[in-house]
Amino acid sequence: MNAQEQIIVPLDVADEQAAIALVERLTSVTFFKVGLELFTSTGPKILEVLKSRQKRIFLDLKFHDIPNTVAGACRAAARYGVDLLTIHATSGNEALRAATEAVQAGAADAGVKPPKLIAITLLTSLSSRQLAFELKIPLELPEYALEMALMAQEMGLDGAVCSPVEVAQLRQSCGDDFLLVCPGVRPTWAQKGDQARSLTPAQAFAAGANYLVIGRPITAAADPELAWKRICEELVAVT
Ligand SMILES: O=C(O)c1cc(=O)[nH]c(=O)n1[C@@H]1O[C@H](COP(=O)(O)O)[C@@H](O)[C@H]1O
Repeated sequence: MNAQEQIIVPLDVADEQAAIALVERLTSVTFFKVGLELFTSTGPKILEVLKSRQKRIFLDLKFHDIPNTVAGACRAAARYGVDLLTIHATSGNEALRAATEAVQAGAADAGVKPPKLIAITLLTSLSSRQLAFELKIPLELPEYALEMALMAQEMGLDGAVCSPVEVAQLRQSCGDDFLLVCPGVRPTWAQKGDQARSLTPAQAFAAGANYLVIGRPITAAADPELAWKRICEELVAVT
């Protein structure tokens, strides 16, 4: 797989029309993320639009609820035939286990391939300071992210979402078969915005990420396709 297929562009826009406009401006992008804003706005229709254009889909709904409820949501989401699906690790062991089983059941019901179920460890917008003083978690941030990833792995999930700053440690502890997806990635020329723990695309891949999620540096650029190409060229230059 080349780097172009490992960069996921989030369609963080308000409606179907805006999403399609972005997809049409980004003709070389093969993998898109549908998150809370767009899915809440359009429902599953947007997934059909992307599939009809042969795009891969990361359905990022970040489920977080009691075991019975997340299992139901995962069963329903798995029927869509998407590639990646998210749940918060802090849903706990029982919910993660139930979600893993539900994803298989939902996909089997619909006769589609099950999505890879991946756990959010700690949102990349949060800093060490916020972890300690707002969330009152008495662990160092890298240790906390690692604990969440290990719990997800133990419960049978396929991977985790983490910031590029933690990815090397997670890769070392979770092994090569565990998928690591990194948002919070910023080329040197882009603004960080609300991302607290970021590295460049090349650094994130070098540290062991399988996929990067890169949004505003591409989607908010005056020419999104040009920004995308610049990122891809910078990656080629360092590999
Ligand atoms: O699950 C995610 O994709 C996610 C997890 C996380 O911890 N941090 C995070 O930023 N994201 C998503 O990754 C994308 C990052 O977008 P940009 O900050 O614009 O590159 C957004 O769609 C976020 O919802």
